[in-house]
Amino acid sequence: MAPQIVFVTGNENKLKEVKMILSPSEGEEEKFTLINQNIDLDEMQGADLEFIALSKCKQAVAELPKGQPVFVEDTALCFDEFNGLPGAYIKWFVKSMGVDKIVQMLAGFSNKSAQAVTTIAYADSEGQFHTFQGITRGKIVNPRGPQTFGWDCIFQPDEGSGVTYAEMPKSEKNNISQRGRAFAKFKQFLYAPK
Ligand SMILES: O=c1[nH]c(=O)c2ncn([C@@H]3O[C@H](COP(=O)(O)OP(=O)(O)OP(=O)(O)O)[C@@H](O)[C@H]3O)c2[nH]1
Ligand SMILES: [Mg+2]
Repeated sequence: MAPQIVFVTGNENKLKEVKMILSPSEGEEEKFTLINQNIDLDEMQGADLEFIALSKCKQAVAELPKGQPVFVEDTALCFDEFNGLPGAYIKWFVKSMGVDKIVQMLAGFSNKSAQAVTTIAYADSEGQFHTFQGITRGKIVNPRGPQTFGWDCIFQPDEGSGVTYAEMPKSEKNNISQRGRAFAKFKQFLYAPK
């Protein structure tokens, strides 16, 4: 039987995308089974995204049976004009002020460039930690498309046809998104002959 890997997240949208990205391609044998656990993990403060993801992962390891492979991911939205902020704090900005006010934060500045960054931290069955990161550059725009996932409706990636993440079909988003890129690296690692 394929070994089980636990993904710790409480974010349904994230989980949906990750399941889609990590599912085996046509003709590919399933190397592992993904199971979700919703454990509430504290997020450390700071600008070091690998440190934040690793500390989430270490907490997850402590909550699970010894030797259980587990990963977490943390996603940041970094404005160039603000030297990388809100970064990992974007979660609290989305929760407390909403996307319209996030767009307005940049109203006084011509530079709307931003990057979305997903950092995965994985603990293998031997307790070794590994990190994988994906980055997508784009700009912050007025909301367009369904407002169902975080800041998808205000992030327009530079690649693509001038639409926001929210306006794209999921498969198109996963092809160019920070999450798609981070998980492509992770998948390659998991599928590499050991
Ligand atoms: O429009 C979006 N497109 C994305 O692709 C995306 N990925 C994450 N987010 C949002 O960014 C914040 C940081 O999230 P985050 O990494 O700290 O996760 P979280 O706390 O929601 O879940 P988790 O820590 O339980 O996994 C949260 O508000 C998420 O909703 C996204 N919004
Ligand atoms: Mg976070």
